[in-house]
Amino acid sequence: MKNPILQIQDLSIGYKESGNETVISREINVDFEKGKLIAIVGANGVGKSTLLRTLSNLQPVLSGSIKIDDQPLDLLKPVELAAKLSLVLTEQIASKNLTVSEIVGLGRQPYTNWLGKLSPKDKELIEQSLAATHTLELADRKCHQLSDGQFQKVMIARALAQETPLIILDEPTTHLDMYHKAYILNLLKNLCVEFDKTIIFSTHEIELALQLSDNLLVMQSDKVQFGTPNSLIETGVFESLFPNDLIVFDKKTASFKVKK
Ligand SMILES: Nc1ncnc2c1ncn2[C@@H]1O[C@H](COP(=O)(O)OP(=O)(O)OP(=O)(O)O)[C@@H](O)[C@H]1O
Repeated sequence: MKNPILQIQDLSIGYKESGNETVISREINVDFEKGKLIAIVGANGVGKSTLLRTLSNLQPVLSGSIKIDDQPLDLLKPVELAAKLSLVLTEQIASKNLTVSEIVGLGRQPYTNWLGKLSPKDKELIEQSLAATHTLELADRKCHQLSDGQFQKVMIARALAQETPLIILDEPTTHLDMYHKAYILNLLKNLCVEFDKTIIFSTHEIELALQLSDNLLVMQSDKVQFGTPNSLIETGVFESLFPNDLIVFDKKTASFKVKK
């Protein structure tokens, strides 16, 4: 691959508690290219969040290695990591009393001094991030006054303001209606193209991910497959993703249908 931003080798992910190791997924080998939108899909509980948390260094690898921009993830200092990777988690709602521009300003934290004073350049970047996510008119609103869709755009603006080559989002379309699910994923796609970002997100919106993302990482209990939407559809992986008593995958339309 010509331009990998993230390189994952022989990765095992899971949990270690009082000496007991629970492996959730193993033998993950994949490189993520710059400027691509990458969806992580798979059934409930298969390990999508565990993988994203591991890639973000929020939990340790069980074995294997992760390199970000050619550097081992676990050797980066927090401030170095914050300049490479920004993270949007669904439960990240602690500071909802702040205004939208204050929240987006938090994205500048890795670059400001300990007083957190914003320079003119920081302010310009905040404005650019609001503009890129179509949230400029929300700038002075408190975050608790926003709809879920508006708040999600603001969290993406914060990640943009952090100016990292890599953005990771855990289920960014949860709680959104059909239009706004497509809107957010389309926005992410545009940001990849416009700003050469690599954006990795987990989702249950497989049909939208097949239409909008460049690559998918499909997680199953016994294996993980990576590829373009079309190459993965050809492998038949979506037919085996869920029990087939109720829904079936239709290759022609790249969509799931309820069995009648
Ligand atoms: N802190 C933890 N300690 C031990 N096991 C955990 C912990 N957190 C999650 N798990 C287990 O790890 C597995 C993967 O969970 P994870 O949340 O990564 O799945 P997911 O694919 O994101 O699921 P969903 O689609 O439902 O959000 C599950 O079996 C879950 O019970």
